[in-house]
Amino acid sequence: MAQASSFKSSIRYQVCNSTTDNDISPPSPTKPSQQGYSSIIDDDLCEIRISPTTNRKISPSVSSPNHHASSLTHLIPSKSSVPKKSSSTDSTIIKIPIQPPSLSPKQPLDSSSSDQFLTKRVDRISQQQHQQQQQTHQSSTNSSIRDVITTSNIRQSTSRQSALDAVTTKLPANVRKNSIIATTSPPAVQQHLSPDNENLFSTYQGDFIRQSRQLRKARRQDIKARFEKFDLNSPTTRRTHSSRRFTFIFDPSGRLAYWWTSIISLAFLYNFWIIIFRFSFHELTPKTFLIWFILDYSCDFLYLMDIMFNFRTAYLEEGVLQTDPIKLRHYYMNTTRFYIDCLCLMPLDFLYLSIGFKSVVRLFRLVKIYRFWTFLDRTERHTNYPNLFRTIVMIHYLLAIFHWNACFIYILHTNSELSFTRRFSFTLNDNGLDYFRALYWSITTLTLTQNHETKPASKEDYIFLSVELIFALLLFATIMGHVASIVSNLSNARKDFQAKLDAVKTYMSLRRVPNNLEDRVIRWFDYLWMSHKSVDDNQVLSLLPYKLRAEIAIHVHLDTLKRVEIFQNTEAGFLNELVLRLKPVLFSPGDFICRKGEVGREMYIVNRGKLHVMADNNKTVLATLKAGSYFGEISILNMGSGNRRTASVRSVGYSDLFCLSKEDLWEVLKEYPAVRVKLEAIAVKRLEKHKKPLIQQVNLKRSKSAPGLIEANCRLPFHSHVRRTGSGFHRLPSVKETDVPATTPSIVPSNSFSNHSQQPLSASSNSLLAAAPLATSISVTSSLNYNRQRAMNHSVSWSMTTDTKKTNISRIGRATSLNHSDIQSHNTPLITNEIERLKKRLIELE
Ligand SMILES: Nc1ncnc2c1ncn2[C@@H]1O[C@@H]2COP(=O)(O)O[C@H]2[C@H]1O
Repeated sequence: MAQASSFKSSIRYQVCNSTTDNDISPPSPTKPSQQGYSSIIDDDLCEIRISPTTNRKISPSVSSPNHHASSLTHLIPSKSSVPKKSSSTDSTIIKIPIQPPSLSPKQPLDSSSSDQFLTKRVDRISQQQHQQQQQTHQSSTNSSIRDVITTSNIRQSTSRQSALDAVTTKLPANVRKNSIIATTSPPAVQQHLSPDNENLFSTYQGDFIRQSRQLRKARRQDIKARFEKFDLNSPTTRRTHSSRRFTFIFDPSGRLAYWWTSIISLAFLYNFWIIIFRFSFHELTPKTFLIWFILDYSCDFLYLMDIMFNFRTAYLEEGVLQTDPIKLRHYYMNTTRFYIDCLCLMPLDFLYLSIGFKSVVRLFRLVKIYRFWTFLDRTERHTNYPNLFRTIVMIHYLLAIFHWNACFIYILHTNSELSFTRRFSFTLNDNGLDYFRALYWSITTLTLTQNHETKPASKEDYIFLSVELIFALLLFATIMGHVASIVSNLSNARKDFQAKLDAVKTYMSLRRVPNNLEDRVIRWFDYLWMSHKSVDDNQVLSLLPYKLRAEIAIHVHLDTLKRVEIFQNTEAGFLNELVLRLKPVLFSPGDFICRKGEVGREMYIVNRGKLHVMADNNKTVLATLKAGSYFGEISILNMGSGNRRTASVRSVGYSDLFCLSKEDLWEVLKEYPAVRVKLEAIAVKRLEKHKKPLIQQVNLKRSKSAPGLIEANCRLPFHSHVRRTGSGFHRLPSVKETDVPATTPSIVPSNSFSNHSQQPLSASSNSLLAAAPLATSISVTSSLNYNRQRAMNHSVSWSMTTDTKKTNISRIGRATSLNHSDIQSHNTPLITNEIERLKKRLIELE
């Protein structure tokens, strides 16, 4: 019994249908969650759910006050069947067909008779109970109940009541006792029911109401769902449709759709060539019957499949690809295509039965030509050889016209009185030869090359042949036009190029350009044609939107751009920003791309070729630039001698470069300061390399006293600036000349690095400047490792100019007002010392 208390099966059954819906008791205050059971009702089924619960009140199921003994018998249908049983994890649900043993479902039953009936049943239960009690084991209460229900007892029962009996007999004693009391006791007895049981009564009532409501709700939903089947826009319908059905949708612009169109086009071509041919020459005969039938109906099958395909082909609605199968079906059925496709498949072949094998009944199959045109259109757009494709299509049309014309002639020959056709020795039995004779006649007529055969004799002959000749003329003109356009398309690019070359040549001869220069120009054009096949790449792409152009440009030049140092490890947008600003330029062997001292207005990236950076003597090669290198940045970043070129660059062979204008570069660098730092760092290195001979003169090597110092050299920056390279924290801004009043006779004091305030130029510094007239500024490049805070690399550069002493001094005065706070932050006496030492050495040198 201890086990029984922990697993008290509460059994409840309920019968609900529309007749009992109104029989509702007031709702019970008991919460639904307190119930360990539930009853799910169908019109014909009684469902009993048995749930293992702890501390649960025993359900007084059968004898609920308002009901249910009566409604039970009242609703039981006449047929019995094997009860259904279902189970969940926590409960056992038994569905039992409802059927009174002897009463009609509609027959009303008063409560007393139902009570009597139930009382008898319960008596019987109590008799059986004694026998079965011993067999009932507490630990297997639930399973025993199931067994009993599913085997003998329930099967034998013919009504819901008997099923209940069977279940009840398997109940533990206390449960059954309570049930019996509840069932059989009169109201007086019921009054003595424990408060627990009263609660259960009310719970039961509430439960019943709830379930009635649920039932009504379920019915409403059921009705709605049935109607929704017909409502195509209902989301439920759509969901069920899409979940249930095979949802393979073709993308109209995809490859699959394309290949399918090509198959349909083949089917169309078969019909296009064969229907007329068979009609004129080779109608179906018992010999050829099978082969033609197979071919014909294979094509028809493909046509049919095409309709299915169209039902599943997505379409664009407001730019969005629609893939909902129901929408697709509606869309297709509302287009003319659908009707055309249906027309194509008109089963006129049945007319064979009455008019014999006349393939002309299949003529509607030719309406499918729209699919063939779609195929041609798409192929022409997609192929890389459009001119070849156009030529093939044109030849096909030409042959098709000859073929159809031959067929018509033969039909006329066999069916009309045209006398000239008699001149052909068509022998109707010699089919193969007949066709080729007719084809020959057709070709010669349509190409206006016939002489003797077509001489008209009768009025009909004249009319027919005049029409033929007019058609031939038109055809000839059309074909000629097509051929001309194809040929002209073939050489469009070349003609364009040639026209430009001709214009340049005319100009050079008019302006008396020397021959050798003219030769160089022509050779330049040759190389341009060989390497690019066009004069201006950008013009070709000008139709495309900006983003697409950028993507193409990146893709085309990716190999080169990947090698460019400044493009490596930069933000993604930087390349995009820059790539469309690059203009391809081509230089011939020996061309100077820039010369030292010129104003720099653009920088270059080497795409192909080899270039030399020349020293001042234009002989010594300072550096060799190859694909992926860039140059010309120093002057446009104003890092060398202002905006002047610091070196000359010469093309060794033909060089394919990208040119980037100063404005474009600055525009982009504004948004990408990190790239600017990178560019400037590399520029500083180049500048240092540039002035190496001078360093050697000065003989400044890595200082022992200042291990952070890399090198010092004399050079000629237009204005001084302090710059950090290396680990690259915030970049020290260059000081412009305009930042400092021209009259300021100050320079960064030797001790200014250690001081936190700007100080006037020391006397020694001024004297240095006075004594060193070529020094116009001091460029300090420092690489400061902020992570360590101490380790510092400072590259101190002295710059020299060829300017006059006076100018230089005043410039020094203006430009050497270094960004004081930045320098102060380094707080390193080492730098100060080093600079001082450098200055002294420079003075000595001077
Ligand atoms: N030593 C060098 N190595 C590589 N490139 C250099 C060197 N010196 C100068 N250049 C490049 O040659 C360019 C000449 O014009 P810019 O001064 O504008 O910029 C210069 C640098 O980009």
